[in-house]
Amino acid sequence: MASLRRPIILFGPSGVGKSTLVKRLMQNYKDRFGFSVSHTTRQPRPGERNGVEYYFVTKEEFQKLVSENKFVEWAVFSGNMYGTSVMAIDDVIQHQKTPLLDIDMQGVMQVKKSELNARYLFIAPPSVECLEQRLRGRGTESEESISKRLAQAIAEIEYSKQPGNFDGIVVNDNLDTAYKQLEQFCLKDE
Ligand SMILES: Nc1ncnc2c1ncn2[C@@H]1O[C@H](COP(=O)(O)OP(=O)(O)OP(=O)(O)O)[C@@H](O)[C@H]1O
Repeated sequence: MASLRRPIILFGPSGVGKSTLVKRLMQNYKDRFGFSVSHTTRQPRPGERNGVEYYFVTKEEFQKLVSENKFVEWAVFSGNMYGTSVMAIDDVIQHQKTPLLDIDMQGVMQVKKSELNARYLFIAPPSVECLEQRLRGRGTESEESISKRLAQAIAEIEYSKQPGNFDGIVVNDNLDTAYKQLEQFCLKDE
């Protein structure tokens, strides 16, 4: 996959604010960045549209894509499958934009082994307690799902403490400050 523009990978615990931040960046830089739309087997949340936030597919469709080697990375998270297709990244590159990916830690590990020459930005919560509040506040998760996401969050925060696992880190405490830091990272060194 040849690209002059290095894809940017945002990762961090569920509920930390990745979608909120990416949405703002995409609004402000429509022509510069393109969101790589992932596939998922989870149900759409209210307002989510197929092909915009995600490609919503069945388990069978997802497994077919896996067997055809169509994903750069994929993972099972909270009982659902998520994946980044080669097609989704190529689609952004063909529009002369820098691909932005929002993936989880398992995905990051797989992409690091792939030929994708990406830059990695870790989005961290101010604290695990704050993350829990945001997940609850979003009102999209069951108690079971919140517990799973928090357990995973602790593993992701540990991963982020190991040197060399990311190129930049943004603590999403104040949203405006975090956004500015995200913008700075994304605009430099393309
Ligand atoms: N800096 C912030 N301060 C307070 N609330 C925030 C901040 N950033 C995001 N939020 C809120 O936290 C909740 C989680 O944010 P968001 O859905 O963007 O997280 P996410 O990291 O994309 O999660 P997932 O990985 O599960 O999709 C949302 O309700 C959002 O409005």
